[in-house]
Amino acid sequence: MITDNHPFKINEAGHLEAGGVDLVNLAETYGTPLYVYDVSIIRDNCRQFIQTFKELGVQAQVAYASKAFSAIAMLQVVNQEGMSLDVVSKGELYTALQADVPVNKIHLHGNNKSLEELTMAIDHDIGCIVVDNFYEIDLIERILHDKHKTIHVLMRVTPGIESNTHQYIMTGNEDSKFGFNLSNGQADQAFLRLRRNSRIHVKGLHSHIGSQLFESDGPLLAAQLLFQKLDYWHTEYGFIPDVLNLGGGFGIRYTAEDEPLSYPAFVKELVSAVQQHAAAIEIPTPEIWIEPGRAIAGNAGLTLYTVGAMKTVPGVRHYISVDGGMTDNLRPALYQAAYEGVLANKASLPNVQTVSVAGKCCESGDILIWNLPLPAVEPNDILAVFSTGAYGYSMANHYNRFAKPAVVFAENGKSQEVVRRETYEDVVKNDRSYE
Ligand SMILES: Cc1ncc(COP(=O)(O)O)c(C=O)c1O
Ligand SMILES: N[C@@H](CCCC[NH3+])C(=O)O
Repeated sequence: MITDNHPFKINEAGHLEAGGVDLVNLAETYGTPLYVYDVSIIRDNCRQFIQTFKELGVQAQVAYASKAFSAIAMLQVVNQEGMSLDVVSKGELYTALQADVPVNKIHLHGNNKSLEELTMAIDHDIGCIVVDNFYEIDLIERILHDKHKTIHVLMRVTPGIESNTHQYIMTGNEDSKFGFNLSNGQADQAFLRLRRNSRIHVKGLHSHIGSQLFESDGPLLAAQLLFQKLDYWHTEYGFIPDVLNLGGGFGIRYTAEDEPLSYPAFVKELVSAVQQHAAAIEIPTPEIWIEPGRAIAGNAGLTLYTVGAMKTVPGVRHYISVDGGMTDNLRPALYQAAYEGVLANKASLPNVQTVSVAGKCCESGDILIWNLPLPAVEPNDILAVFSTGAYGYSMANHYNRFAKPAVVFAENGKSQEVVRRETYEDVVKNDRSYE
């Protein structure tokens, strides 16, 4: 039963709906496991960010961090909503080009960009490269020289902040694989080197301190440290940044215990801090860029599973097993991430039992949800797990040779498959027999 402010509705049949489409029907039509997105929620998430910047009258770019869920249809939707795009690999850049995202709105990230990736980005004149390390500067300089080209860059810096999130999704701490360290001289060295090259335009700084943040204190502290450095570079070298990119990381609600700051409130705090810091060091307010991934895709998506085997360990636990698991949602196994779910075919029935939802991989750790209250469960019920829209499909894998599920978009009462379900031919397509 849906008990609180979920964006999904229950229809007259007592079934869960997304985008005006009955999810039990979708499970029948497309099979399970199935990722379903309510496209109006994706659009609304984009608009919340973009509108807030507009209302505040500041120059901004809101780039969707496509690692959260990269697929042509998804990139088409965010592009329609006026978003820019953050990509971190040749595959994500290729997907963006296939989706006809304007190249000047694409930003390339990565802590180990290959010569091939950088060449592709430079050949396509993408909007900017977020430079991460000295090796990358060598590669960029070489490509620009050989091709007689120019490029805009942001410098990714590591401000030395321990964000309040899981250690694996923390990125701005001192001991991080990402970016130039702000306090040990690396950032200064990189800045001077990039500025010396007339083919490179340094647009400004980038910092991303972590993901699934509920408060603005981390990014605000990062902004303060970035401005200390900008103050120094302004005084010493007359540098005025065009852009300050404060990254993504805006947290979402996975369970009732999660209470993230609203996106407009988060953006307002960031903007006001940047404006104050810029005024204090007497430079114009730079364009503010952000890169939400989870906040755009996360709560718009859910996963449908069919319930199969059940097992009771007397006095301990009641397990229900579903036809997916850590292959379509790695987050519980990787980060002990918590989720909520309901039976889509019994969405209005009261909860009468507590179950733990097991995936079907050959791993004891493949448990999608511990202690989920549900109505009486039977085999063939359809379980909907909420907020799987970010880092679900994008981290899906073939463990135990599972085929990846399909993705369906639902909007205004219509549904469309936007990523087809893999077949077992797909699963073995790269295998070659050993002669
Ligand atoms: C550089 C960068 N930008 C943006 C993001 C998107 O993060 P989120 O999906 O939490 O908004 C990430 C991931 O943490 C990242 O590393
Ligand atoms: N994949 C992670 C977040 C990492 C984001 C990229 N730096 C998650 O599922 O929460």
